[in-house]
Amino acid sequence: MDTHWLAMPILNQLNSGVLVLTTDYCISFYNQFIERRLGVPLSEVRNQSVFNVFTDLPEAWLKRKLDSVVALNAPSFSSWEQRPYVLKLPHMRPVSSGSDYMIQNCSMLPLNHPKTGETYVCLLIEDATDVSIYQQELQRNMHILQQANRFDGLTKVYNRSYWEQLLQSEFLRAKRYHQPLSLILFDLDKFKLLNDHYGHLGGDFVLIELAAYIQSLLRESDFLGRYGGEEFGIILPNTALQGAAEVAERICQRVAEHQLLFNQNIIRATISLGVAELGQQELQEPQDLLRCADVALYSSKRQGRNRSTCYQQAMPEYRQK
Ligand SMILES: Nc1nc2c(ncn2[C@@H]2O[C@H](COP(=O)(O)OP(=O)(O)OP(=O)(O)O)[C@@H](O)[C@H]2O)c(=O)[nH]1
Repeated sequence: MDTHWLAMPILNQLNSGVLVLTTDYCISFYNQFIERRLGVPLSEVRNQSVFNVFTDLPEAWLKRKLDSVVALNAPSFSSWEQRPYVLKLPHMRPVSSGSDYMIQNCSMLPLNHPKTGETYVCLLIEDATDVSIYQQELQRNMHILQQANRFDGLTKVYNRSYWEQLLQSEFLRAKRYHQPLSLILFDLDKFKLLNDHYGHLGGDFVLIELAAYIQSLLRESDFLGRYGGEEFGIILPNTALQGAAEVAERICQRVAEHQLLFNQNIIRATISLGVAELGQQELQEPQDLLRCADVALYSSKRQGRNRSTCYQQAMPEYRQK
């Protein structure tokens, strides 16, 4: 059967663009997919340089690609992730795709005329606008999920499980490279009274405000996490005990001076802190460091609260929460 007659109706029905160029980059053919979007009949531009017809083509890049397709007589591919579009064509989406133009995958195929032996290059343009929209949506949702997975819903600092993962990896890193690592645990003082006095909303407000305030006092390399209800932890990588003790003391003082305004009431909260450092003992596990900081925090509470204390071996052992 003679199949030549099939080609043109199928080419014009295709939901992809077909553009055929000569080896000196002149337009030999494009199908209706391109014609409709470009708004220029093929007859008007046939034999014109593709660079005169499609504005903003990446000329040097495209010439290099086309030349190599011809020289190697082998196809080439450009995905939308590498280059969002080759031909500047409008997309036909009512919703925004994040781009004003159709996002495209582009395959470049060498064609050899069976009779004349002349070489052409066919650019197959596949509309990837939908795919790129879904991908952006997916990435946005992944980001939201990741945030939800890592951050405490109330205070927006790291949640316990993610903070503990950070502690585990910082602990291993510090041990491996013989670097210092310190930990501060702190707990709001008499928070039950504060809750009773201002209500749970007042208590939540204090937690949110203080977490943000303390975060602002830290280096970007330190990790603040909510360890429990009104208990928080700070991982201080590359920080020896003396430095961590200074940080803890500064936080303690600044929090005590900090005024919070809730429903026209000025609230002053205080915190108690415990500081421990990896090198203080031969600690084997992150849990050992947590235990030492907790013992020190308990000592701050017993000494009257609103203070920071560094762990010492002689301190009374673990408190049960
Ligand atoms: N508003 C609010 N309160 C919380 C939250 N999580 C824990 N709490 C409260 O924090 C209080 C902690 O009380 P306690 O463990 O007795 O400690 P405290 O009153 O702070 O006393 P000290 O720690 O000994 O200074 C409890 O009343 C909890 O209900 C929270 O997310 N929001």
